[in-house]
Amino acid sequence: MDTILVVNAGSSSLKFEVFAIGDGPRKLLRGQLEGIGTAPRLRIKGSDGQALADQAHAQSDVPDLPTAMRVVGAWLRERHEGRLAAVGHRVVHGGPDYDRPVLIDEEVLTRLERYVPLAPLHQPNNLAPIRAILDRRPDLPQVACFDTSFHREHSQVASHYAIPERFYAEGIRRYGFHGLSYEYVSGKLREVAPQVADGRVVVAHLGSGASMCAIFGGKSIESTLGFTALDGLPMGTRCGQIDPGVILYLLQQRRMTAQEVQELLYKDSGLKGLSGISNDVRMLLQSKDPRAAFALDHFVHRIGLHAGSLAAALGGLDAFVFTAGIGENSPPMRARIAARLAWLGARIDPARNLAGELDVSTPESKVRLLVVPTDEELMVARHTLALLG
Ligand SMILES: Nc1ncnc2c1ncn2[C@@H]1O[C@H](COP(=O)(O)OP(=O)(O)O)[C@@H](O)[C@H]1O
Ligand SMILES: CC(=O)OP(=O)(O)O
Ligand SMILES: [Mg+2]
Repeated sequence: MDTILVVNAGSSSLKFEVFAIGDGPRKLLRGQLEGIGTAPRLRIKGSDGQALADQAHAQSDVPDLPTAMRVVGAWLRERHEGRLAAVGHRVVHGGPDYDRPVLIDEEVLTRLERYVPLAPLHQPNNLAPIRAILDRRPDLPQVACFDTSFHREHSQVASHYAIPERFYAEGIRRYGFHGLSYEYVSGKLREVAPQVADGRVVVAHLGSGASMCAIFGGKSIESTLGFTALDGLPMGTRCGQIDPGVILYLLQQRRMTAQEVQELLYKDSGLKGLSGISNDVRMLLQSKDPRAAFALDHFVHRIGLHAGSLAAALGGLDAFVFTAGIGENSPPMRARIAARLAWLGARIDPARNLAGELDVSTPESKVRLLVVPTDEELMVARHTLALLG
């Protein structure tokens, strides 16, 4: 049996899935090595959810991503029977160069390294496993699938910042991210909600990173994220949209270094920064601390504002789709967000919402409110297969 490995390397975890390939990818197992450098733990489950591995490792045994890759590789070689035919990677930034998945070689990898400053939380971790595999198995085809590609058909108007044109030519543009997720959800809508799939749709990808995308006719026309994955909605630890004057003030008046500002905006802001408690919405929902409630109020407020601007870009709204960790799993957050869409005619059905049904809106609702679990890994597997023919 030939298989492909999909790698989605995050800031502190390495997620991976193995697919059998025949007529289309079929999921065989999914795993996660989390707590890299702190409390490493490898958990792997089979396609029907049965546990295949649950191993804790010493902190010093898995200090970084290349080592994590070796631990996962060793497990797969020992326990997994398939013949690995290729590896597909989620890579967050494809810059101006890549509007579709690409087969990786030294030259491609060197280009992708140039975008590390544009996605400091993600890109180095996305590229580390590629480098590790390229060094050990240069014969094994590797494919990079980008978060930015799905948004590359945005109009010129949408992808420009109002700064002199020479900066656009240099690559300072609004790219947008979470594209693999939006591409998957947009495709899934054709299957599960064909009546809205070609209409005016906003998809809200609400996870550790959070963004929203305006989709029309199955194509992305606007996104809340821009040049980097800092813009738009506040996220677990990232600030979201902020007046650039704040950054100038921090640099010039507070004399913070660029590195300190980067740490502040990427790692100590968002829900974590506002609440002072946690970046995890589950913790904030449980907390009695008013700062937790305040952080969630702010999050919901900003989602409402951005939903309004995306609805304006679409000229109305036929469906609003919840996805990713928060969107898929939190009925109270869905209810609060839906309330902000009431002016557009959206009405949520409390019982359907609690049950997490596909359509959580009432029959009278003018906007379909849908819950569609995303699958970035399956999207990477499909692209990898398509590219390798
Ligand atoms: N039941 C839940 N209720 C509220 N939030 C949840 C729930 N389950 C997960 N989450 C949120 O989802 C986030 C993770 O989302 P996910 O899409 O898995 O992110 P990522 O893949 O980017 O790490 C967590 O930080 C947590 O806040
Ligand atoms: C681009 C981005 O924010 O990704 P994630 O949600 O995985 O952090
Ligand atoms: Mg994610």
